[in-house]
Amino acid sequence: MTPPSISPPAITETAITGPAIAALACEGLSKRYGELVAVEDVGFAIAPGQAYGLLGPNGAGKTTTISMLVGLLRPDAGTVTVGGVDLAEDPMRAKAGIGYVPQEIALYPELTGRENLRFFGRLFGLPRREVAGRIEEVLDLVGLTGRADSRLSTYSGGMRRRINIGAALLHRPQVLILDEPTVGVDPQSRKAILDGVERLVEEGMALLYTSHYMEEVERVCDRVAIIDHGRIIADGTRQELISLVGSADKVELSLDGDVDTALAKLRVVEGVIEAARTGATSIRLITEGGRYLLPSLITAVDGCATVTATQVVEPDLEATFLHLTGSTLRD
Ligand SMILES: Nc1ncnc2c1ncn2[C@@H]1O[C@H](COP(=O)(O)OP(=O)(O)OP(=O)(O)O)[C@@H](O)[C@H]1O
Repeated sequence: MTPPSISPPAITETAITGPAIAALACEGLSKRYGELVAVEDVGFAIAPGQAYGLLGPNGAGKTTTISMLVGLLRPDAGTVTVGGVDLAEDPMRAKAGIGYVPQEIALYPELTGRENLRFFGRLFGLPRREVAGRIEEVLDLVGLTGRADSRLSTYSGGMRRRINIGAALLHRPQVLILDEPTVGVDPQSRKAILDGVERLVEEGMALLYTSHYMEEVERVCDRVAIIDHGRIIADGTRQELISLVGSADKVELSLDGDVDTALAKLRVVEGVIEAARTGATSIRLITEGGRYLLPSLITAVDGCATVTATQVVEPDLEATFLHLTGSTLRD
């Protein structure tokens, strides 16, 4: 299938400053495992303060893509740059700009949250006098200041995940990469993670966020790439992606009066594509225009029926995903 070409440049150029340097960019990334094409020709750029979502079902190639971005896996083809620094040419400097939170990370259960962070701070080579202050900042960001001196063994899975995120932020990376950060975490931790991530992006951090939870990607990300069978099949803002499904909205009307006559009148209203009775007092319409058409619909049935309730169902990312891939995300 030819990917829909709806991608405006990911980074806006301004006449005064020129093109912004992407915090993270990749081009032509590809990886095969024998016959299996795990990732093919993946490319995108994330500007500072931009949140980019990689949305795809299990096995789509998200983790393989991330492993190449963070230098854990060598691509068969393609390039990665972090703040303009080529990962293959200068891996140390490029990796210093990345904060990566994998799905699993080894933490020390007998140490407290703060002690675990101190361990990672030293591991990253942070100057000793900076570590303590930085730890307080990241504890605050992930909402664990009050529990910082409890042992990890007393933390929930979600609280451990928050320590992972804190550890990835200690060295002030340009881009934070989160691989399914809310899988298996409790609602309180999920909220703390999403709130913290939004705050970071507002402060100018670039974010790469992978998930198969549509609602999280819709909430957190400015741009979304839909990845399936290793390829980005569409990329754009939420609205651009949704428009791929077409602008047809479903409108449900409840009516009081002569429903058959109302149906005949509704069928000829401009913008109505399809209309059908769905019950004794209800009609479903497929329309171009959705809620903006409601006044015309109400006027059209005037004289034979009264509209007692309306509901407009607009397409969302879930519908887009289904439209593009033929499967639901949780397949
Ligand atoms: N080391 C490997 N050897 C062989 N095949 C692999 C290897 N790693 C991944 N794959 C395959 O590559 C494809 C992409 O896997 P990947 O883990 O990147 O997907 P994903 O989108 O991250 O899914 P998940 O959310 O399940 O991790 C899958 O078909 C997977 O089975």
